Amino acid sequence: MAPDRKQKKELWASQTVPALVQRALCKLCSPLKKEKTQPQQFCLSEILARLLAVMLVGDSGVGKTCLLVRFKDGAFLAGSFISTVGIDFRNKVLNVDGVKVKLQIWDTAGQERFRSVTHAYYRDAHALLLLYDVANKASFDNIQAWLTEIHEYAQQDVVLMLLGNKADSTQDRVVKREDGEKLAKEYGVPFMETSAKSGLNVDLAFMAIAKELKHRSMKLPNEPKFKLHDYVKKEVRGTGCCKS
Ligand SMILES: Nc1nc2c(ncn2[C@@H]2O[C@H](COP(=O)(O)OP(=O)(O)OP(=O)(O)O)[C@@H](O)[C@H]2O)c(=O)[nH]1
Repeated sequence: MAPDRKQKKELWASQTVPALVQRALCKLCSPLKKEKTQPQQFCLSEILARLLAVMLVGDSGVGKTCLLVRFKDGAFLAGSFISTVGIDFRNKVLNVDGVKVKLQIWDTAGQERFRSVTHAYYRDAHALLLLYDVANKASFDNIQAWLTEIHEYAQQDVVLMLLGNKADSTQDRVVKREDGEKLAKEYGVPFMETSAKSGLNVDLAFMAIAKELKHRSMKLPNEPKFKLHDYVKKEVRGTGCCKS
């Protein structure tokens, strides 16, 4: 039996605000849903509800955990270096142009002995942040090997960005920003230098990823196409300043 007016009113009042908002949004974007073409395309209400997985990868010691802690808690983990064992997760909700995007960030272990663990996670990642350390040439030279691994295990349309971390290390720097830019250009991926220590470009890196995932997913009619490369180029800050 269909609920009468009073029952409908009670049902309405008993629901949480997010549930109501989600249902309204679902109605709005149901025509979009019908036109699903890509695996990563889903409707606005699903973006509000669903966790988008961002995976941090790169050699051990490049600063993956520190980057995540800086982004999540706004702090820097100085002092003794404790290597990640296997994989660790942190969630953070970002407001992307009025839409809440929930990121689940996977901090992987860079050590070789955990490689089989990280391989298992690539397939479910929506985005990858690939890090090297500007004060460690080997970590930069290994980027090519990481990219080979990414192509082997990750989804073909995964959002990928290259980050040269520890940009604050002026004295110890061995990889020039231009070299990072050149490598990124060669592989067609957006690039920026970051510093978990100073906060340089940390929020920007995650925001850029979140924006790309949101735009890819929604594909609203009449909305201009989001260009990740252009956005990064416009917003990125150099090492001369310490704004996050
Ligand atoms: N100067 C400087 N040091 C950093 C920065 N980020 C991390 N570090 C230092 O680098 C060391 C390694 O950082 P982690 O974040 O633990 O490195 P990781 O990539 O997570 O390492 P694994 O867990 O082994 O894969 C720590 O001693 C940090 O304090 C940075 O932006 N600048």
